[in-house]
Amino acid sequence: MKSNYDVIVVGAGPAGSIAARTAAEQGLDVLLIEKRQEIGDPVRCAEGTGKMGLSQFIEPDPRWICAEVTGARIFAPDGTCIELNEKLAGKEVGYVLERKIFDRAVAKTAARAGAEVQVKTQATSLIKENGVVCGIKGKHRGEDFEARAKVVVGADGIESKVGKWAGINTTLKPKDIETCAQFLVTDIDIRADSCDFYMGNLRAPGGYVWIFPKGKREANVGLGMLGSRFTGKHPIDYLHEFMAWKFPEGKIIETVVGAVPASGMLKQLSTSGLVLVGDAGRVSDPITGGGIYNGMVSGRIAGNVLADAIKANDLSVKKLQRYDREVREALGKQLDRNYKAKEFVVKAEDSLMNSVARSLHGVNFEEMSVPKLLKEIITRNPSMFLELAGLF
Ligand SMILES: Cc1cc2nc3c(=O)[nH]c(=O)nc-3n(C[C@H](O)[C@H](O)[C@H](O)COP(=O)(O)OP(=O)(O)OC[C@H]3O[C@@H](n4cnc5c(N)ncnc54)[C@H](O)[C@@H]3O)c2cc1C
Repeated sequence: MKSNYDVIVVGAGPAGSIAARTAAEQGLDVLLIEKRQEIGDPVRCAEGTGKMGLSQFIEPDPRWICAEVTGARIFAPDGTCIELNEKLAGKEVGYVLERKIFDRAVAKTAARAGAEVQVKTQATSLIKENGVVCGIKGKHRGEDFEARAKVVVGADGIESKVGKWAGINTTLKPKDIETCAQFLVTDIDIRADSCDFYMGNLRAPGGYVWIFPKGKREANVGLGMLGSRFTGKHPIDYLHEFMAWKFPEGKIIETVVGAVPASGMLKQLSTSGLVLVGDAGRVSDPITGGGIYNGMVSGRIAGNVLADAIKANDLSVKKLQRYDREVREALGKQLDRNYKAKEFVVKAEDSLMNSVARSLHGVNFEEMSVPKLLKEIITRNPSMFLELAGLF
């Protein structure tokens, strides 16, 4: 490992790898570090993502695609089902990935573009001079090291410390943290082309249960709950109850625990010598919890902005703030709307969810889209106009 780079990216998740790749593709000297010894493992994800979005970043590869899904089913507490089915519109919507392989494949594209990738390498603090971030200190395979860079990219996920070290307020309120538990369950009867969601305050207060197929008889079965709805009973307790009800015969072969930011993006994503991408910048979707695609979008913007700034030899705060503006332009509207939608859903009683679901039962949704769903809810439930109209 050298002691000087143009860019050091901390964290080799999808956001960090795309930031590193984009910067390296533009001729920058990039170091991508990952504290774990294997990129992508352990997985903390239900692994669902949209096809169209993903293909902007990487050629689909059967080695990391477990299932192709054509739609979703949302079950209200009383069992009423809303179906969203894009196959009707002639498209196939999404993938359920094998992230252990996917994350590694994305990191390989960064390496192929010329980035140096180092695993078992953890940033432990930042080097700052006159308030400007100019490198990192850390441990590389147990040994202390220091490396300098013109810009550091914090891509260190929900547990991000890099932003805090640089003086950015990254604190998440309990109401904006979705705490999750998930089992990989095998030998169960599922619909292998659908992502299913179960709502209800008895099942998952302030959240939902998901079933994402990973094969014909295998699925990620998980549950997320907002910190503000914590009752003393943990997500894993609710998940065991769901399993006993839905899949008493299921065999659990893996357990995942983790959290997703449900706050919407940070007000500040950059400072002198540093930008934050992916979950570190809280760009995951507050209502779906999806962070793979948004993380890669922010990583690509970061790579491009840093390449321009470094080539122009202008690393002023103003220059880096172009990153904040572009991420906000790309994702801000959707994140703001879905944050408001989350705040609404979190407070919804089971009786309201049931009546909304009944009002939508039988509607032919030909697109899996949150705005379409919200608009249809308003059309069919005019009494909710005032609460929901503000979301658009
Ligand atoms: C249970 C669960 C289910 C989810 N389901 C979905 C889903 O179905 N679809 C979806 O799109 N999103 C989902 N998400 C969210 C998704 O996993 C994240 O949004 C996504 O992984 C964020 O990517 P990232 O690159 O920002 O961060 P991460 O993927 O978290 O990567 C950050 C990396 O940084 C490394 N790191 C941390 N600190 C350091 C350090 N100091 N030095 C070096 N390396 C460091 C970590 O080891 C990690 O590899 C889910 C999350 C959870 C918890």
